[in-house]
Amino acid sequence: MIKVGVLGARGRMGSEACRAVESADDLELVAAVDQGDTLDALTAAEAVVDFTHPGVVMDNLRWCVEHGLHAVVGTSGFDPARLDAVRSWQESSPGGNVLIAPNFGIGAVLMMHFARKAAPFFESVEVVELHHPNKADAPSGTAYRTAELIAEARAEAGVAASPDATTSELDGARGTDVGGVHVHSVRLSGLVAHQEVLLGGHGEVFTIRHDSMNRESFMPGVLLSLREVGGLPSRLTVGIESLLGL
Ligand SMILES: NC(=O)C1=CN([C@@H]2O[C@H](COP(=O)(O)OP(=O)(O)OC[C@H]3O[C@@H](n4cnc5c(N)ncnc54)[C@H](OP(=O)(O)O)[C@@H]3O)[C@@H](O)[C@H]2O)C=CC1
Ligand SMILES: O=C(O)C1=N[C@H](C(=O)O)C[C@H](O)C1
Repeated sequence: MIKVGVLGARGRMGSEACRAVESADDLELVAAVDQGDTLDALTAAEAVVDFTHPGVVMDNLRWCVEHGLHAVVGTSGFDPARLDAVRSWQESSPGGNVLIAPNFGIGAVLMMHFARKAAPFFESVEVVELHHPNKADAPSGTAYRTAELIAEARAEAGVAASPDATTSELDGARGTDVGGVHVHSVRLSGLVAHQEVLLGGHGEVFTIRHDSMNRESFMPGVLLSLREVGGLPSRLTVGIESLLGL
């Protein structure tokens, strides 16, 4: 049995994760921690999953690293500077792997994988993410990571910037720029989590779309991550692609 702690346990994702862990035969929920609770209860856990808020996740993660716990992080908001901070904490603390997963949905991971593969073959690429209106941050962590992967693939292949002759625009009309990739964020009642990657070439458009219809859809990826985090070959892993054999 792997002893699991959940951070953000009363939230939309944290409560779903508590239910999923409790239903798994090989996992035991030993701590369910939310805003206002002390983190000390997490010392009973071997692996902790965080679904809190981009503004607090770094403090939680530092605490987990310093206490030698394996951490699976679903919370969004990770940029290269944050990853460097995690590495530096790990250098001065023994044990404890960290797995940062921008998205636990199997289809979402495949979307990112296919977007990376397709990116060098098309002149233009943009990302549109669409979420429920209670989401704290924009763009989504998934869109940010997708844009990073696309930018990396295009840089490796020596592809030029996407053509864009805009010379006059209202602020925000072209979305935000992540590594040269435009990312657009929609917030709409009725939605859960959705993303389109639009790739445009000569007389053709290739669209990769993923839809999370409910939060249960993330749970197979969460449970897999909790099972595997302790045995990962690197102390810091971003994305669950390698856990799926991609
Ligand atoms: N990787 C993935 O596949 C997914 C990632 N996410 C990400 O997970 C995060 C949470 O999303 P969601 O569940 O919708 O958000 P919610 O707001 O529903 O849940 C967050 C919970 O964390 C609590 N919280 C806030 N600060 C702390 C703290 N310091 N310690 C412990 N608990 C705290 C909140 O309490 P209070 O409300 O009182 O502030 C709340 O109960 C977001 O970053 C989201 O983008 C979401 C879905 C999938
Ligand atoms: O807040 C959400 O809901 C989600 N957050 C993650 C993100 O920011 O990418 C994952 C998924 O999109 C749902």
